[in-house]
Parts: sequence; structure tokens; C-alpha cells
Amino acid sequence: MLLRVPPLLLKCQLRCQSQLATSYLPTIYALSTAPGTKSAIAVVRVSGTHSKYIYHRLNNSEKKLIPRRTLLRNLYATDKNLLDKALTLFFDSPKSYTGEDLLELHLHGGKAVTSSVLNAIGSLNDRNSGIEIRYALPGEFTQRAFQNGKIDLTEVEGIRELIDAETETQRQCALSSFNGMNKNLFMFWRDKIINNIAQLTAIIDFGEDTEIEDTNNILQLVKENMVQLKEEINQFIQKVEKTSILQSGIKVVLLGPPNAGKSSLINSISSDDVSIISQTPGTTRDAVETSIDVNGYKVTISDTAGIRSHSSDEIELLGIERTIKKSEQCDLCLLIVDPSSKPLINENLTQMIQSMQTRGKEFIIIVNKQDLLTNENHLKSVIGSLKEKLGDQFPIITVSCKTQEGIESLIKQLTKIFQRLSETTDESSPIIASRRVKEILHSDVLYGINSFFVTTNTGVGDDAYDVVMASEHLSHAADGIGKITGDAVGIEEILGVVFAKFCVGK
Ligand SMILES: Nc1nc2c(ncn2[C@@H]2O[C@H](COP(=O)(O)OP(=O)(O)OP(=O)(O)O)[C@@H](O)[C@H]2O)c(=O)[nH]1
Repeated sequence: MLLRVPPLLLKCQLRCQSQLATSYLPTIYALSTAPGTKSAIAVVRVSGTHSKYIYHRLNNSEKKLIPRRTLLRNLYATDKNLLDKALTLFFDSPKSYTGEDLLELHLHGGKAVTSSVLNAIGSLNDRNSGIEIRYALPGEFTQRAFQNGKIDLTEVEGIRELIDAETETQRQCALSSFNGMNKNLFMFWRDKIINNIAQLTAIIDFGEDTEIEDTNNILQLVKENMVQLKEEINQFIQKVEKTSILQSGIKVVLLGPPNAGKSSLINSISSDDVSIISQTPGTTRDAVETSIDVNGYKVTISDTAGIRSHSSDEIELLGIERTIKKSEQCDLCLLIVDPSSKPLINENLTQMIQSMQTRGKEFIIIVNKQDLLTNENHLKSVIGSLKEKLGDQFPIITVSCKTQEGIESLIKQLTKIFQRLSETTDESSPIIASRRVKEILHSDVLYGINSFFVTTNTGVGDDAYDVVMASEHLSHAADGIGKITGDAVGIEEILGVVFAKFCVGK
């Protein structure tokens, strides 16, 4: 019987040190700091074989360029006009971010300065002399780093997440990809699969000379290893899904009658005024969504309308319905009341809260304007009537947005809930993985492992063809991991997805 040997699993990454994968490409340049703004410093990045040439032409000198040393240099246009006095920094290939010769120009951050230097670099493009220089495409510096084997795709995604991180927890999440933690885990999984394929290959190659019992033992061991691996991958996906709430923001619905202090509360619990990330005003009857940073967590608060008045007109009822829908998707509800208003909460609000109660949502009642409470008995009677209306299963916290009393303990309580919702309380750091990674884990890696189980469970252990099939399925799983890190064939199709979200200069 002719036995089929499993395909070669890993594309060997033969990267010749002297010949970079990108050496045939034009030299690229771009402004790497924020465009269109005035700043003290602006950094222009140049990468490629003509980086040194650009340096010498701008510097109007042939003086030797010392790598990794900051040098203060005059930069000139081609007509010898002085453009700027800049700090220059050169990294020689392959010891640079992109792997190519890389030049950084730290300019004065005025718009005219940066555009004159960018123009001067662009004017050095001379295709007829073989000097190809062009403005970089979005993400192209990082793409070259990847093509030259400096980073893998999970690290590329980590860099993108790190740049996009708005809060402390998002920054921590991004680090898991950026510092290669995810990559190491993926490589560990791939090694595990390959080792098990090797076991199956032994059955295929030597099965006929081996005792049936030994063959079955090997197959059993491989199965056990794959059960364990599947469990690990599922746990990873579960954790990623839990922590994805940190990226999208924890959804909080803020309820309360007019003037209870909803806006004041949003300002009070934000880490500082600057931490209000964005504000999207809706129509008068819609919820207003504000993303804020609460103790390092991105929180998206919907300040709901619809319950602003006591009326029961049609539009009002529609508003209530919408608010109920919104609260169905939220992670936490906050009800804020003003102890000096009568009644404490109107009928519409009571109806809404009761409907949320039945959905088992996390709920906190905040009694604001503590400074207006006349005495201890006043507070007791407010709390008493809240419990009478809403039951006593919700925590009640008293604060004053005016004096900031109680705000710290409210933030502590909120942080505990956020930790619980995102599972960031345990010892290990939060992790993120892109949608692309999650999809490949499901569609290739877990699919391959599951198909392996189907084959080995339906087939008979000593049937060599079944073992070949089983091995093919595991190869598919290993190839999936190669797709995740960027070591697989057909990588071009996924490069577009990974680099699409980058901006120019990155
Ligand atoms: N004394 C006192 N006044 C407060 C406190 N918090 C808010 N206020 C005042 O209450 C009024 C309403 O506050 P907002 O934060 O605008 O209330 P709101 O619920 O957002 O109001 P609407 O969006 O119009 O329903 C303002 O005049 C605030 O200065 C507090 O803790 N103590």
C-alpha cells in the first residue's frame, strides 16, 4: 500500500541577511507625527535604500553618517535654501524598525517647515537615475518591518492597538500583542500540533511494522493532546471576548429625572476633564452617548432622554421604549436621584427600572446632592422611599457632585464592577486579539482540530488512510496559526486586512 506523507507544514522563512525582502522597493518618506497641527517637534521618517542619499542631499554634505547618533544638522532645499535646523537620527539596515536604512528628521513642528522638508525629499525622486523615492502609503513602514521579518502579524496588530489605545486598560491589552506574548502562545500551539503530526506520521510510515496496540496508544495520546489544546484555545477565545469590552467600552445607561445631576456626575467620575473622549449628541428625544475614562476603563455612558418629562405622549413613550432597548444591551445601569425633588422618581422612570429589574441588570442607585440633605433623618427617609418603590436589592450610594463627597467610593465601586465584567482582576494581564485572529482560530485552527476528532472517532485506529486524513486536518490547524502570525502561504490576501487601519507614517 502506498502511504501518503503529510504536506510540508511550515513555510521556511529563508531570509538572506544581505538581501532584504524590500530592497527592490522605492524609498518611502512621511510625516510620522500628527499631520496638520502646530507642535514643538515633528518627525519625518525615511526608509529604504536611498535614506543615506537623502540625508546627504538635505544636509548638503558628504560627511560620514554615524548610525544611532543624534546629530544637529542644517537641512537645505535643492536650491541650497536653508529649510530648518533639525536633529537627525540614522539607523542602518538591518538594525532598524523597518529592517531597511531608516532616517528620522526631528524638525521644528510648524506646518511650513514640515511641508518644505517633505517637498525637498520628494524632489529628490529621479527614476531615470534609479533613485525612486515616494510618499509612504498608510502603514507602509510597519508593512516593511513585517516583510523584512522584524515583527509578525500579531505584533503589527499590537502596534495598531497601542496607537489607538485611549485608556490605561486598553494600553495594557495592546501590550499583550505588541510585546509578543500572543505570538509566543501561538508558536507554542503550532509546535504542539506539529509534534503531534510527527507522531501520526510515524504511524503512517511505520504502521504496518508496528503492533496494533502501539499504534492505538499513539493515536490515543495525540487525541488527548488535541483535547487539551482545544480547551486552551477555547479558554483564550473566551478571555479575549471578555476583555474585548475594554476596547469597545463598558456600556452604562444613566437614568434620572431632569436636573438630578446626570451631566455633573459624568464629569465627576471622569478621570479628569480632558478624559471625556467624545460626545455624540442625539436628537432631543434620543440618548446622548459620552465616552469617558473612569479609572483607566473606557466607559460609554448613554444619558437617556425619553424619561425626561412626566408626560405620556406618544413620542415620550417611544423614547421610553428606546431607552429600555438600550438598557437591554448595557452592562450597567445607574439611576441618579435628587433628594430635594418631589416625587423622587416619576412614574415613567419607575416603570423602566422595574422592567430592567426583571432582566437582571447590574444596577446602582446614586443619591446626588448630598450637600442639600438637611440631616441624617432626611437621608433615611429618601433611602426608605427608594427601597419602597424599587425594592432593596440594589446598592444605594450617596454623593455630591458639587462637593465631590462620596465620588471616590462610587468610582471604587464602579471599578470593581468593571473588573468583574472584563475579568481583569486575576493575575494574568488582559489580552486582545483582532477579529481576524479570532476568525482564523475558529475557521482554521479549531476547525482543523474538530475535523481531526471526527476522522479519528469514525475511523478505525489501524486504518492508515484515516491517519493520513487526521494528519491533514491537523496540518490545516497548524497552517491556520501560520496565517495568524503571517508565516503562511497566501499571506498577501490578509496583509490588506491588517494594514488597512494604519495611517500614513506608521
Ligand atoms: N447642590 C448641588 N447641586 C448640584 C449637584 N449636582 C448637580 N447640581 C446642580 O444641579 C443642576 C442640574 O445639574 P445637571 O448636571 O445639569 O443635571 P442633569 O440631570 O444633567 O440635567 P438635565 O440633563 O437637564 O436633565 C445644576 O445647576 C447643577 O449645578 C450637587 O451635588 N449639589
